[in-house]
Amino acid sequence: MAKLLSPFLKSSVKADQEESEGSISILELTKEVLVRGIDKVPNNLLVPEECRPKRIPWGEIPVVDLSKKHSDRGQICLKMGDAARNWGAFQVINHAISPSTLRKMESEGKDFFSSPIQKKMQVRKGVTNRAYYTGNNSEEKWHSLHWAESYVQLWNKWTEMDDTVEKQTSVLYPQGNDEYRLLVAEFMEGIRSTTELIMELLAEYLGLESNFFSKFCFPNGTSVTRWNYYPLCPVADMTLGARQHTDPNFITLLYQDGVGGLQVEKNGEWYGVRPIKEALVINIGDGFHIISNGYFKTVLHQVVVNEHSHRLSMVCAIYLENHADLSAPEQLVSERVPRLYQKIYSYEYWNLIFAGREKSSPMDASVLNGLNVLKNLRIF
Ligand SMILES: O=C(O)CCC(=O)C(=O)O
Ligand SMILES: [Fe+2]
Repeated sequence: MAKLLSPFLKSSVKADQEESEGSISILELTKEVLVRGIDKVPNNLLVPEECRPKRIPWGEIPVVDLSKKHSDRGQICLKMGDAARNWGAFQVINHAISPSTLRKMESEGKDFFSSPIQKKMQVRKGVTNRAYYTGNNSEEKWHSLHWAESYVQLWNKWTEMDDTVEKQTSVLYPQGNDEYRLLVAEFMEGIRSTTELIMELLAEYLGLESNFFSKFCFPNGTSVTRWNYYPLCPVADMTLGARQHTDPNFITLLYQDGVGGLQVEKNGEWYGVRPIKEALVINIGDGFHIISNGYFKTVLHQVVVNEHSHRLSMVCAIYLENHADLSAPEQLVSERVPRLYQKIYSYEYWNLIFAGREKSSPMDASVLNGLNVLKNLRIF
């Protein structure tokens, strides 16, 4: 399995190697492989034997009903905190994004990914910068190729959201599209208020002031929205939609369609995250893990693809402001639980992440740059 056929694939693999712009269309590749056979799958899409996906059970990842935020705050605080502690992941229902907004965003994504490759290439990374298509999301994750395509929107501070939404949405709709602009604005407002609530509940769980985390995020933090599209895959047992990684940002909110494919690790075992209609999956990222002095687990996760259906997810990665102090507060440090990580500001942490990416090759199978940074910061 080595010879490449698709011109997009050829140019993009070369471009990837040169660390320059360029994209492949995994959807085009899928079509090609279906017609011409699996020996057309390039080697760099195949994962080493030990990383290949296995059949695993759905995990009983806790589901938190946010409609109880007033009536039963103590109980949902406990459930969420325990989940963040034991799993580093949970699902939330009755959050602030309406089912119709989710459905419309999902269908915008599906329309985009099913559009002709020429349209995608017009907005590929490098041609446009703040909102762009990548034919595999290796640029985002800085590791080997995935069986995935992505469309990414980078957001400035929350105070500048209206302005950025306007600019970003014009990438796909240069003539303007008020409906789409309002849809994205509504989606991001739902993300904002759900994130704020989760941060408050998790602060309360740790006995901190409610706004302990959220004050570092609102209004001066930033975020990235990524639609991930995982075309059905004729070699699903030999590749991955996203290889094992933790999210280096603070927290991630993820909507998935009904197909399933996200897997999370707990105590050395992998579990599938069962799709729940209209729920959001919440992943604790490395930043939250550091500031919580390890109380909250950063969740190792991966995405498996399947032979039968395409899958879509929408991911919103939340970042704290640059000058946020990531050092765990004294309340979380004691003789019994010493400080786990060096004191560090958010911008210093990101400098370490970027320096690690500079050193590693984008084709490197290791996706654990974030975990390496954690390891180096660890003092206990
Ligand atoms: O698509 C998914 O389920 C997860 C994607 C993911 O982990 C990511 O984009 O960081
Ligand atoms: Fe992730």
